[in-house]
Amino acid sequence: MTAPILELRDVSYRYRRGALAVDGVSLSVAEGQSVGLVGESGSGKTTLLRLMLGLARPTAGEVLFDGAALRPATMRSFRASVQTVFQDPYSSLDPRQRIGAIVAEPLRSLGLARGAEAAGMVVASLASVGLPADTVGRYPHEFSGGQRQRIAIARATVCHPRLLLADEPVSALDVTTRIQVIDLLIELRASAGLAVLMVSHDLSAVAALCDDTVVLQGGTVVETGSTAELLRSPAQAYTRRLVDAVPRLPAE
Ligand SMILES: Nc1ncnc2c1ncn2[C@@H]1O[C@H](COP(=O)(O)OP(=O)(O)OP(=O)(O)O)[C@@H](O)[C@H]1O
Repeated sequence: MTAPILELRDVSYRYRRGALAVDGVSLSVAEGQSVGLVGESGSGKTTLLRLMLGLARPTAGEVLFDGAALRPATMRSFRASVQTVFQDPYSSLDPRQRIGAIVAEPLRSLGLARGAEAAGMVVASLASVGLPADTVGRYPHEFSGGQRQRIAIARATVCHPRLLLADEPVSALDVTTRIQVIDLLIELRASAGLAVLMVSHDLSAVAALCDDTVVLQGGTVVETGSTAELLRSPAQAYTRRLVDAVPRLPAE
């Protein structure tokens, strides 16, 4: 087993006037690994992702990047290594910017490439998500939901990160487009060796993409293991309910 890129060790988080939203969670994502994070609404998935991104500080426990706590000095390397894709491709792309500028943003803000080099990387990243080079001169409103999510993925992967954190990346898309975007993530995993942590309430998307799954309930991990095994014989009644809530899972 390779060393984790990102690791939560016994992490808890309490909102200012609330109960514990995350309670003693440990999980890790290693190089090339794909992990699904599932659980019903309110189980703590978004909070956990915010903790993993350093957007919230744990009330207890530690978040480790390459084995060390995140510090201002390691933030740049963290951002170059860990990128995100969010649920809503409509709101995550700035409508006033051309696609070329949107996709180049991580290169610019991290100071990784400029000018012709950056332009070449943008075109290559768009090609890797199946979009032509002339996409760079167009605006987000000219694209469908699935294409916008491809653009968001191109932006997230332009700097060749090691880990993609995806928060419900296909929930806002129709079923056919969902499959295409999941297939794209599968391809990127295979071609770029990208590790993925995907938050989803859609277990069929998790089954297609993620080798391992972590099940959250009320802020705690109630079950974890290989996705295939977990779907075949869920140990917890809660997991079984999540599995049963999926209309059709791929036949095994
Ligand atoms: N800003 C906040 N202030 C107080 N409590 C919050 C806040 N945000 C979330 N919570 C609470 O923390 C718990 C976990 O919420 P979280 O949004 O992480 O769950 P989730 O699994 O992502 O849900 P969903 O699938 O609906 O997005 C819930 O009980 C929620 O009510």
